[in-house]
Amino acid sequence: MNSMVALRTVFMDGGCFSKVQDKPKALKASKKPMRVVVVSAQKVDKPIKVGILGASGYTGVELIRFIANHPYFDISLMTADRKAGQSIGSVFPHLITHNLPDLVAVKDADFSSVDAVFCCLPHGTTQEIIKGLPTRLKIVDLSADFRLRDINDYAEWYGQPHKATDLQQEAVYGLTEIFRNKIQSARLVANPGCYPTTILLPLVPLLKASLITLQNIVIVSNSGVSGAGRSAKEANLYTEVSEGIFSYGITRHRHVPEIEQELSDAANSRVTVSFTPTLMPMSRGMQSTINVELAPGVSVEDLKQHLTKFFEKEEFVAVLPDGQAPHTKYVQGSNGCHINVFPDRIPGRAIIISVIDNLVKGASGQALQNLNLMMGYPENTGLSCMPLFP
Ligand SMILES: NC(=O)C1=CN([C@@H]2O[C@H](COP(=O)(O)OP(=O)(O)OC[C@H]3O[C@@H](n4cnc5c(N)ncnc54)[C@H](OP(=O)(O)O)[C@@H]3O)[C@@H](O)[C@H]2O)C=CC1
Ligand SMILES: CC(=O)N[C@@H](CCC(=O)OP(=O)(O)O)C(=O)O
Repeated sequence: MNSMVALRTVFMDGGCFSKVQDKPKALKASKKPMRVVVVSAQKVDKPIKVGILGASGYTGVELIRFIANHPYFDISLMTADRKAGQSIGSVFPHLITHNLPDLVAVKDADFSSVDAVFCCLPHGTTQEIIKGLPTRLKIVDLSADFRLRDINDYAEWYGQPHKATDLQQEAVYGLTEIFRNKIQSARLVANPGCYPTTILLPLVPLLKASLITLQNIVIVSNSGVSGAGRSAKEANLYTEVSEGIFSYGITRHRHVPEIEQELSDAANSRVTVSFTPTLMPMSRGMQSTINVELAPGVSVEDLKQHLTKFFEKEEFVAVLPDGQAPHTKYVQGSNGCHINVFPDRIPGRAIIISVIDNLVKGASGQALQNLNLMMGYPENTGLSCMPLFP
């Protein structure tokens, strides 16, 4: 095996399986649609150097987990704020035996040998930090800072004017299955929020095909507590979130403009949604129940068939068999999104249910999928691990 590319892959092409030992070039050369499943990997001799800004948080540590098994990327820089100066093993004891750089403050970070960064910082802080980074870096930002194109929307929903409006205009929205062509050539990708990911994956294809109406989209979403990040907050104490559920941000959650922006683009017309997020007493996982009105002459079966066809070649998105309810347990720890469509008892309406792991497809997994594309690698590299079950 070529030592520069010590990776074994299994190609699934037209139902045949064959072992291949020469990748990205082989992949790029092929015109046929194929799924590639990485079955084992070791680092190439000169991996791409990746920095994780905010490595001491939940999305940061999830990136560490995936990049550890990534053949082409290596972590050379990790930052933190309060935890700057600490080793990764002291911040995350489960990583104590892993050889990783110590955490440094962003102001002390040396980007000279870094090729790409994941930015896992709180929104607001992020735009100022990204503004100061070398322009040669490829960046995937996991925060909300570059997702809204309209600067007025940003100011309205985030309560402050944007401080890097040029970058806001440059950023490509990173919903991979929909925008992979644009992502491939982007320098700055705005990774979608976790709630929007569950909602947009099923609704964008349906609106593009005019199979549902633009009005009367009612969404109730449920999130695991890790969606709120690792920093201590009274509202996220065990005593507050265990053995009970509550909704928050009702009619005013900051993901509303992000969801409406992308749905309106897909429909080529203004779409408004009713969106109610709810916090569930679980660590990870996200489920959205989306109630839609069928366009005239369209059946629930039409929605199901369209989504099945749309996602049939996707490794990470599955439309489930009829009647099977998507379950957060079946995507936990993986980059998967499971979707299903059900007839509502109200004639002319359908219920779509979609689940992801908020930390993976809703954040770090999708971010890695995007950086793979930006660097010219198969987008599933390092991401084909099975979900954790039970
Ligand atoms: N959690 C989730 O499911 C999802 C999160 N996101 C978004 O991704 C981003 C990261 O989220 P998450 O990992 O959950 O957040 P965490 O709160 O778990 O981690 C935040 C990280 O940013 C660092 N940090 C905080 N403030 C500053 C600052 N002023 N300057 C530099 N570094 C700072 C923290 O360092 P220290 O630990 O030292 O304080 C920590 O490393 C957020 O914008 C979030 O909204 C997006 C999708 C899903
Ligand atoms: C449970 C919880 O608190 N979730 C977060 C959303 C997490 C997320 O996706 O936030 P970003 O838009 O910043 O990426 C919230 O409701 O604000």
